[in-house]
Amino acid sequence: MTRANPRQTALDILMRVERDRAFAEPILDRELSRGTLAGPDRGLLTELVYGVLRRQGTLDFLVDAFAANRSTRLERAVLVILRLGLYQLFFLDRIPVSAAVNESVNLAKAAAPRAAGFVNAILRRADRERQSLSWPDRENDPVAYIAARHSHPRWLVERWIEQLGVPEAEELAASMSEQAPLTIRVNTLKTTRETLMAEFAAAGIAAEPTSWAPHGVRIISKAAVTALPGFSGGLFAVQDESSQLAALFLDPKPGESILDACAAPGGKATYLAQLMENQGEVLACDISAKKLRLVAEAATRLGIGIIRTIAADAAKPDVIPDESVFDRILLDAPCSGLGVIRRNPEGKWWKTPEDVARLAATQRNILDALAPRLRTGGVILYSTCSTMEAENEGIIDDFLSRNGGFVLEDLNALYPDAAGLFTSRGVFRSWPHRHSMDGFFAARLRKCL
Ligand SMILES: C[S@@+](CC[C@H](N)C(=O)[O-])C[C@H]1O[C@@H](n2cnc3c(N)ncnc32)[C@H](O)[C@@H]1O
Repeated sequence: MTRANPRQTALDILMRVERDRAFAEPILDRELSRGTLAGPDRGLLTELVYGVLRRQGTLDFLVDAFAANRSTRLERAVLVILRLGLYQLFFLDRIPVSAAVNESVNLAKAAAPRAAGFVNAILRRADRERQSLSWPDRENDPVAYIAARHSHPRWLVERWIEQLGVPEAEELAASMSEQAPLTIRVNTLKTTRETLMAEFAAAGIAAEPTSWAPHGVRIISKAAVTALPGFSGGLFAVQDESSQLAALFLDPKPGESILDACAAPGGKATYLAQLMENQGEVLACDISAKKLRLVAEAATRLGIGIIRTIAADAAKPDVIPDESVFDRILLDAPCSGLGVIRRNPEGKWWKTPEDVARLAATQRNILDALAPRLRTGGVILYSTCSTMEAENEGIIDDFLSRNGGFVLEDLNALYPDAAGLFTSRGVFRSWPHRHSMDGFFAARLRKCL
């Protein structure tokens, strides 16, 4: 089999992400599964693809600095080749400068031959002048500084500064450009956290319990999830600690009837079933029938029998054919995903403030539609993996102002040991720089009347 070149493959993937707005992960997974890259080249390909997407804002700032503000006018392939070369020069210390430059020139010779000399000149200049590079002034223009230094779109930095102030927004921006940790949730229907961690230790996998979530384990060793002991036997599921906590805060009980209104791919639905000791019913609804198959597959792997799936639009009040009302409802709403851009960094370059406003309208419609399906005394947990107030507190405040029969429950009072995770109003807000988790939001609403 012919060996693939990891830089050429990275260029091909990044070009598809740019051109088609395709998510990198499935394309990368397909490339890796073809088996044309071996050992360190597999790691280099993953590093290049995710590294360039995470640091794209910084890399384009560098292109502008060393190529006379031309980043927006360059042919797309040339821009992506420069991003790849600059990423190797500025963020990877194990690649010699000569290799980073020469390999980039070779990519240019194949993809845009007339630009090969230009690529060579810019990369050599960037290497020569890296010490004298000047960033935007932090005091006078903190938005430009944070956007360039930590690689985020300006509008997002502006929102974070409004929410947190400049110093903390910078901490958040820095941590949002790092690689996210790999966290799993132990399937307590089949094992315990202690037993599984002992199995990991015996296999030489370094891992530690999560700080807040009782069934979470953070994997410290570099390891492929499917190669971890217990994966095929369903002893765990991959789930960030923040997502585990959101499901926990719904507090489902064995025997109850739960609606998970936007359930695919099933991270929370399967955890709800686990917390219910596989007794009762979880109706897992999603607008995508295709994605619901992932919920069913996960349930089978984890040994869960109480999840029923239904493909439906949760914003249509009569979607759920069953006339009954539910004891609890989880609305893990479709959102901008701006809290998980460490995992899907391409998303931050695609999303706009208009997308946030459009999603907020959908979130509001779904929450309104679900309210009548909850029994009196029951609880709705509304959650998103977004940091935006418009998708979070904004939705809750709007809903409460129009629905006098609901109250916001104070999570500080319900979970006093986890006070560091809640705002003064008692909603859950996790942040990567504060809690080493994804950016997540959850609010618990009780129907009193
Ligand atoms: C944040 S994801 C849910 C993640 C899931 N709860 C988990 O923990 O694995 C949002 C889901 O909402 C679904 N969705 C979007 N609009 C919907 C609608 N109107 N009704 C039902 N599901 C919808 C999407 O297909 C997507 O699977």
